[in-house]
Amino acid sequence: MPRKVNYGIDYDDGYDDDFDDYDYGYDVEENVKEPSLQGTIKRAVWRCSVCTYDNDDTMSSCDICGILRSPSVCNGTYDEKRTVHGVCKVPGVSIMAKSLFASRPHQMSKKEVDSQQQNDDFVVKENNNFHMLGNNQGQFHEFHKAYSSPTHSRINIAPFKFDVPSPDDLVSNGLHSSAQHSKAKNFDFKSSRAPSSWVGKNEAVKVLSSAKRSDSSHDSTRKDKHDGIIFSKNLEINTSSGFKASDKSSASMAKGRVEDSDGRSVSINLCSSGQSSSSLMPKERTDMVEDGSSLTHGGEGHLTSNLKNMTLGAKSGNSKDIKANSRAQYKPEKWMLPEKAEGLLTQLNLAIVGHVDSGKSTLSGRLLQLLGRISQKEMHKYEKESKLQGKGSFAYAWALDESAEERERGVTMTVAVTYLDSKRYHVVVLDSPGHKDFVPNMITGATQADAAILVIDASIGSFEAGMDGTKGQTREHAQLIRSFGVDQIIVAVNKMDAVEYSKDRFDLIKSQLGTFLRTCDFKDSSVTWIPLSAVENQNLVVAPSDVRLSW
Ligand SMILES: Nc1nc2c(ncn2[C@@H]2O[C@H](COP(=O)(O)OP(=O)(O)OP(=O)(O)O)[C@@H](O)[C@H]2O)c(=O)[nH]1
Repeated sequence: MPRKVNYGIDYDDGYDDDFDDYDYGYDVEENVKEPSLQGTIKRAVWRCSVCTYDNDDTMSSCDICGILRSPSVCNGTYDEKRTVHGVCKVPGVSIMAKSLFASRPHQMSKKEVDSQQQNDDFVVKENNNFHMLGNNQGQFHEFHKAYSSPTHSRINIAPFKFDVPSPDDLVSNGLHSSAQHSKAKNFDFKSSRAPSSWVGKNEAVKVLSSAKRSDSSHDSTRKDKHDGIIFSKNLEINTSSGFKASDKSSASMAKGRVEDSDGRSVSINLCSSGQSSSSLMPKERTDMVEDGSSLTHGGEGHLTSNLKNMTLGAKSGNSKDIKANSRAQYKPEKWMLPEKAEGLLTQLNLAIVGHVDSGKSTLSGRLLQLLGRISQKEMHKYEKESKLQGKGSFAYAWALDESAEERERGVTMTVAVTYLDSKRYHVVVLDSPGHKDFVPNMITGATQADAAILVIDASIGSFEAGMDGTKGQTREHAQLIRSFGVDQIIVAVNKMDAVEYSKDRFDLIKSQLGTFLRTCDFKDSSVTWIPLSAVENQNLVVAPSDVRLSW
């Protein structure tokens, strides 16, 4: 892995003058000549938990990826500090890393977690009007479970600022102080990017604005056979196999800087702890949701309903069903509220993967909007700006694809991270790039995934392209996800509107892809199939309104 000797804090060097110091060999410590400045004194170092780079002890952030060094963390050796009984003891402090690991319950007592839930920035703000959004009718209320706090009902998302403690910092530090309490009432839904090397240190995190409405107009009372929804199948995650490749992949990613077509360096980094979040969770917390929605299509249903049934846990992790509950108006309900008694949040990393342009970002953005995570104002902004750039169809994707380059190219380049705190789960959504050039970045998310949504473009020719043996990322992503231990996936057959919601088309896709997934060692019972249209909002949060999808 790349090593470099550092001499002090250098926040804005932008790497240009750094790589000269690299030694890509593995015998650095033996062979690298310390600059005269160092003399013969062996300098103390701390290892970045994301890129594994050994930084000088004086560095407050990783000189490679810009990840902040937690003051409470890095005063010892990497191995000493990062794990406890194989569990990530100290989270990395990058936005990405913190997103993924900072609030893991094992890092704090139940009481602390419970307090955190009530105080941190990710809880719903009291007196908010989230319940007025009217979009929470659908089965994605399981997602809603992931959003609510006891006495708060409104989402209030403030822009991330680097000159104030980030929500991640608050989380990573455990309990919030009382002084932070008022601020902590805001429920922040964040969409962040993996570290600064991709987007610049000051662009690493982007915060989605609060949602004030959702455009879900479906009647929540409509509960037909689609009520099962995507997430309604019980999904269990075999944590024992979940992240076998994490360390390896992380290590490789640490040195994996790829260049896009414009020659832009794209780093690949994420937590190198190699720990599955699920593996970090107590077994007793492996059950995710409580009630169950019926499934249709033989394991198919709405996109939203299955998340609730995803379970983190050990091999024998409990899986409880979740009750689908459609409501015309959103109101946090008892089942949505954090369980004070238990007080533990289990993290569920959910990767959104699939062939390029299959609609991953659009689907993610649409869901965010439906769930009230994107305000009407923000959505209008996206629509307006995307239209101005002649990319109106990417309006929802812009919620995730936030960099100018991504928007200009209409391609996700990095893993966009959003996360939601639910009653029991800290759901981290990893919107992965689908373009083949960014597979390494996709791997970044895949290594951390506990479960995945494999998005398929149902359009004629597009599905086939994704299944192409050499060029198709559908196959590649499925294999990668599985190889990283994910054994439960939701197949979101998107763009059904483009094929007139043809059941025949869906069945064809299900048949062909299903056969392939079996070769990847996915069990049929662990795969949920959902026909949907992200753009037309069919079968996402509520039952489809289009009669053509009534089958
Ligand atoms: N007709 C139709 N088009 C869709 C649907 N979902 C997404 N699209 C379009 O598909 C295009 C690609 O959408 P994205 O969300 O950027 O796809 P992606 O998979 O995130 O793309 P990458 O991350 O770059 O691989 C956009 O023009 C979307 O408007 C859908 O349900 N129906």
